[in-house]
Amino acid sequence: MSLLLPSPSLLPKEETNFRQNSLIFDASFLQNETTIPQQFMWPEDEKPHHELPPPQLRVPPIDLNDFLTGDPLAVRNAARLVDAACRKHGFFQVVNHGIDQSLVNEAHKIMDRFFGMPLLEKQKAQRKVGEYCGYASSFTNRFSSKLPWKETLSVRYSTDPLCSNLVQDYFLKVMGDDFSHLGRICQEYCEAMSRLSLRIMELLGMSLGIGQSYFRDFYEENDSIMRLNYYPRCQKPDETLGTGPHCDPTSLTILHQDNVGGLEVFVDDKWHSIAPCSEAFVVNIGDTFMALSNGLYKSCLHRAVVNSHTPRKSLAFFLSPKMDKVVCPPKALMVDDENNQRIYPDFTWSTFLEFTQKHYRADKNTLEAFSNWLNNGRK
Ligand SMILES: C=C1C[C@]23C[C@@]1(O)CC[C@H]2[C@]1(C)CCC[C@@](C)(C(=O)O)[C@H]1[C@@H]3C(=O)O
Ligand SMILES: O=C(O)CCC(=O)C(=O)O
Ligand SMILES: [Fe+2]
Repeated sequence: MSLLLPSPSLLPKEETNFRQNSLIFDASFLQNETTIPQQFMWPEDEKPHHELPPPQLRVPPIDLNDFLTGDPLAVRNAARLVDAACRKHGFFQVVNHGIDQSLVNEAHKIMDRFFGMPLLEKQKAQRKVGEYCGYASSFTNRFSSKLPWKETLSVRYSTDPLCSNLVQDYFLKVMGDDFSHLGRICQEYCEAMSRLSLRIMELLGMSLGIGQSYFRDFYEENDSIMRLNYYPRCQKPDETLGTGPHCDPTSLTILHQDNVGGLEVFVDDKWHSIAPCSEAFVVNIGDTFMALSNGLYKSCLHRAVVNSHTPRKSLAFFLSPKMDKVVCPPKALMVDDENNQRIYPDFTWSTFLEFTQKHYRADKNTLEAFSNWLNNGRK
């Protein structure tokens, strides 16, 4: 029985790895084969072969409760830790964040339920080519090589009052009434993450020395993405990747990983793991915030590896500004000792999102490629 069915290409072929043939990825079948299809095998220099387990990246745990008490010493300390981490690699963790642990647990439960369903059921929410919401099994309909060993379910969240139940309505529309619980949990989770992002934005404003409200106000209205990542067991974990090396094109990512482990970050020329911690969220700076901070805070290369024994789940909230808001650093961050340097051109999230969905597969160079594309008249 073959699960790899060719179908005609719909996407432009600017990138060789954009879709030429469509495959069907059903992990419940594939993970019991002795090998994996070659489309999942990554090139030698990107394969995750570790002779030894990678060293752990020590990401500072920031106590948000301490920060919120407003105690000057606690605020200064949190801002200092965040500043050092963001100038170097852009990764830190938040603890005592005020998010109800039972909401996080519920979100993990609905992931188990959703990804445990038969492929045909999940495909009711099938993500369409060129769109960023819905279910994608390994992006088989989007790319033709370096396929990630994962399934994802993504949904748009917006603070626009006209979209007050966007997340829940999406699931009701595509999956039907049986999924109203899943929809409600995802809606609540996004609302909680949007609030948490604004608190983190206050912290980033302080650490960059431009005051507590600047970035909070910038992202108060946001158009973000929630993504559920499910990484099935893989019989050849050294040949493939769950999520390939990339920097997030979005502004800020808040990630909750289960206790399996698999998130890795490229720092000081080597891959480091970030150990799971159920009470913490891993936070990282994305390309859009890197541009907004005029390159001061880094959006760092990361990936997710898979393993042969335990499926893994992670829950990502990708904060993004309103679609048409111009991303331009505040004046205070453009003044350099010698001159006023701008590193990236002005852009909107809507253009950047389109770039990653239609023209460029997000990787380590997305922001640079996007800047060149803009500077060259979008060619
Ligand atoms: C805007 C986005 C594109 C990706 C999802 C996201 O919401 C933020 C990160 C991007 C991604 C995860 C980076 C790695 C490659 C990618 C194709 C993936 O493996 O999921 C990216 C997402 C995408 O759908 O293009
Ligand atoms: O699953 C993970 O740990 C990371 C996923 C990721 O980097 C992403 O979805 O952008
Ligand atoms: Fe990422």
